[in-house]
Amino acid sequence: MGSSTQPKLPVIDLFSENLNLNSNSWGTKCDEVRHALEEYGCFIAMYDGVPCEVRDAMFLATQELFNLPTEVKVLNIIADAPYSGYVGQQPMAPLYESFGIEDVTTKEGVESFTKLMCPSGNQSLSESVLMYSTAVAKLHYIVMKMITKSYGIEEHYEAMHGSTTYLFKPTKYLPAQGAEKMLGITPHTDKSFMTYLTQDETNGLEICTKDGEWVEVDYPSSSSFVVMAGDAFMAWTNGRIESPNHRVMMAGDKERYSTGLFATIKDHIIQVPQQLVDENHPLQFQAFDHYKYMNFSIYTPEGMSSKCPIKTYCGT
Ligand SMILES: O=C(O)CCC(=O)C(=O)O
Ligand SMILES: [Fe+2]
Repeated sequence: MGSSTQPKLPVIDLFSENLNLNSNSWGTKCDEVRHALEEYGCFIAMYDGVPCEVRDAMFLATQELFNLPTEVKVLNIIADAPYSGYVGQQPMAPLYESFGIEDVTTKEGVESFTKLMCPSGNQSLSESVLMYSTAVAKLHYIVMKMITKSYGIEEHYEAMHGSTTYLFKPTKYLPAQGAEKMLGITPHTDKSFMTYLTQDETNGLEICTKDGEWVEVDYPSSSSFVVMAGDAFMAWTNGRIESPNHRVMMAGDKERYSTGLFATIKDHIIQVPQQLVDENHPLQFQAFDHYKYMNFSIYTPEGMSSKCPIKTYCGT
């Protein structure tokens, strides 16, 4: 639980009954989303688009994946897709383990992963991951509609939305085992366009504010998601929304399961909309290809050692 003296992330109600595009309050809500992102680079969305059964089935099916033998888990290697594949415990992050599953809002994408992990089939895994990802991708569309409305750049987004692909990353963290607090995942910004995080039961995610303070994320309910800007989104918004530094700290004797859905932009050059460039906001980023950026930041020595790889890659 986060302590009450700590700053808290904004919580925004995106329940379907309260989202009426024709209501007077719609514009205010869109501004609320934008301001939360401008201040923290993320917020907690309350969203009822993922039925409880789908969420529970997804967590159950993905948790079973971690029990597979290592020689099976490492089969999840997909060439040329940044972040896809299996990552086992490493010296830098001994508690951490994850699968990256590409193209997860399509039946083909999910089934090709399932076939690798469970050659005799696993319908529950395929169905629950597909249903979960499709529902969270709808949340992404809502969030993008709101931000682009608030900035008055709706027309710039539609083409990009058609080029969005989704990577799903179930993650397991081992317990800290008596140690006071242990790093689950090292501080980083996401290289995605946008990320949607949720967790099973155990807390651990922390977000760094602009003042350098770490905020412990306390998910208010199982219908809540952390909506987080990635580096590509930071560049697209001309730096008005910054991708926040975040990490996972493990404490206590419980393991932790979380999942991230990473929206990425494929085969589409990302360009800052001209409405976001003016005297007070000179152009900060050149047009870029998101996949090339991810490969730069993850696989090249220059990208890996840069404090802000998106600026190194395409900053003006
Ligand atoms: O486990 C979490 O809550 C966060 C994971 C994360 O930051 C990532 O996978 O990029
Ligand atoms: Fe992250």
